[in-house]
Amino acid sequence: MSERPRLTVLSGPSGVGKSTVVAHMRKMHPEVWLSVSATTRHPRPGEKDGVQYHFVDNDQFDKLIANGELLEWAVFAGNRYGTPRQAVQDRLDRGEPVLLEIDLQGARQVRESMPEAQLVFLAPPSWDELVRRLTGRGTEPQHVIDQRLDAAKVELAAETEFDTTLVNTSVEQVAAELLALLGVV
Ligand SMILES: Nc1ncnc2c1ncn2[C@@H]1O[C@H](COP(=O)(O)OP(=O)(O)OP(=O)(O)O)[C@@H](O)[C@H]1O
Ligand SMILES: Nc1nc2c(ncn2[C@@H]2O[C@H](COP(=O)(O)O)[C@@H](O)[C@H]2O)c(=O)[nH]1
Repeated sequence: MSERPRLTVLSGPSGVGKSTVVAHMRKMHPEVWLSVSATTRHPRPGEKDGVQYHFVDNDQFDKLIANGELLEWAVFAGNRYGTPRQAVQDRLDRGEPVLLEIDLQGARQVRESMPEAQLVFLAPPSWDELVRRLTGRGTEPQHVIDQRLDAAKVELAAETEFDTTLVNTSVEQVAAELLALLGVV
């Protein structure tokens, strides 16, 4: 039996490239399973319910919390995000690896409830490059970008809480490094 941690958390500031890296990795290895979070954020153009997220309203999110259906959840830049517990538990019960792409607050909750989890921090090559990426993505208005950059300062200061840091200079390289950490290659 593999000794690798079976649950891996990928975290890092908004705009660093988490989704881009995970998408690249899953293009090469579609067998890598990523948890689909619930969120009260509105879908961006092109995002589909049940694919990038389960898009829910505040009442639905309240019920997920009240029913204990979330493994962890957090408020990030004015919206709530949470990991559905059952799908993760089903995978782990079958001995299959699980990847969560979540923020620092969620990573901390997972560390508390599942100390055996592997926590990976994705860092930008520089602060200026992070700002360029987040702004260049063009998905948020300036006041939300500012909120996300404020959160980024807190997240970057918490890097040492993670087991491993990967610097996202090259998507291909960091995807390969993450695959290795997941035990896929
Ligand atoms: N290595 C890279 N070099 C240059 N640009 C990159 C790199 N990785 C990602 N990007 C770009 O940075 C922007 C932000 O990437 P992405 O949306 O994947 O970030 P994220 O960390 O998932 O953000 P969020 O936490 O807000 O969801 C995108 O426009 C993406 O194309
Ligand atoms: N604690 C959690 N954080 C999550 C979850 N799903 C996503 N996220 C993080 O939220 C921010 C913003 O995401 P965006 O899609 O609006 O740009 C980012 O850091 C995500 O990693 C979750 O289930 N729990």
